[in-house]
Amino acid sequence: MKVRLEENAYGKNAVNLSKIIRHPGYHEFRQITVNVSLQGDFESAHTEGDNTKILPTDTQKNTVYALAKEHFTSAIEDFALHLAGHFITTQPQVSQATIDITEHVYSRMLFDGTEHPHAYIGGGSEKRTALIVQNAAGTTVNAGIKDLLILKTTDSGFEHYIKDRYTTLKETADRILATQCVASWNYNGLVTGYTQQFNDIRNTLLKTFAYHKSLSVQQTLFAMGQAVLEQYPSVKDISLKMPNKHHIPFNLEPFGMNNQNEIFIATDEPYGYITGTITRE
Ligand SMILES: O=c1[nH]c(=O)c2[nH]c(=O)[nH]c2[nH]1
Repeated sequence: MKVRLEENAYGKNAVNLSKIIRHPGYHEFRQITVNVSLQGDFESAHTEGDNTKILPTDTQKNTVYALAKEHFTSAIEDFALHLAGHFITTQPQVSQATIDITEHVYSRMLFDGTEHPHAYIGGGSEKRTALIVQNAAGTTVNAGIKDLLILKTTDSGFEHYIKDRYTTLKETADRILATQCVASWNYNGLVTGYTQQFNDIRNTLLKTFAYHKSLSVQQTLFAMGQAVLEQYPSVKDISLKMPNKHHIPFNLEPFGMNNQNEIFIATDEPYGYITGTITRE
C-alpha cells in the first residue's frame, strides 16, 4: 500500500525557564513555559530515518535557555518573535516556526504600601500567553490570557430558553456568573509595546465582564470581544472560551429555611462550555 506523509511538525514542549533580571537594589523575576514547534523539509527523517535535516529537540531546548540571557528582557511576544526568527534564519530546512509561551504571573509582595525588592507572590491560576507563527508568508502574533478565574454575584440571569420534556433548569434573573476564561487575540501585524496592549486589553475584558448586564454567557462573551475590537484597532479578531462554572442554589427547605439566593453548591463538572471568535465585519 502506498502512503504519504501529510502535515508534520516536531519540537520541544514545556521548556520551563525562569529569569532574574538584577538591578541595583531590586530584582525582576519572570517564569515562562515555552513550546517550540518546527515544520519544514522533514520527509526523509520520517520515511528513511535520515536525521541530517533534524535539529534535535534537545538543541531547541538549549537554544531557548541560551537566547533568554540576551533576548528575554521584556514581553513574552518579543522573546517568542526572536526565537521564531532564530529558527527560521539559521535552519534553511525549516519553513515554519511556532513559538508558544505561557507566562506564570508573580506580583511583588507589598508591605505597608512598599513593594519588596525581591519577594513575590504567585498570581493564582491566571497566565499570560503569546503564540508566534513565522513562515514565508510572514509572522502572526497572537496574545492572550488563560485560566483567568472571574466571578460576579449579580447582573447575570438566564431565562426564556427552550423547554422540553427533559428540562429541569429553573429560569433565573439573578445568578452567580463565574468562568475560568481563556482569551486570545490576533494582532494586525506587529505592535510596539506588547505589555501595555496586554494590560489595556485585559482591563477592557474585566471591565466588560463586571459591568455587562448578562442575559447569558454567550451574550457576555460577545460583549467582551466586541469591546476589545471597538477599543483596539491593533486587534484583528479575538477568541474567548468561557466554561460556565455553575453555582447552583442549594435547597434549604428540608431544614425549614428559605434560601434567598445566598447558599450555593459550586460544581466543577459537568460544566457548560461556551466559546466564540469575534471579528470585524
Ligand atoms: O449562560 C448560559 N448559557 C447557556 O447556554 C446555558 N445552559 C444552561 O443550562 N445554563 C446556561 N447559561
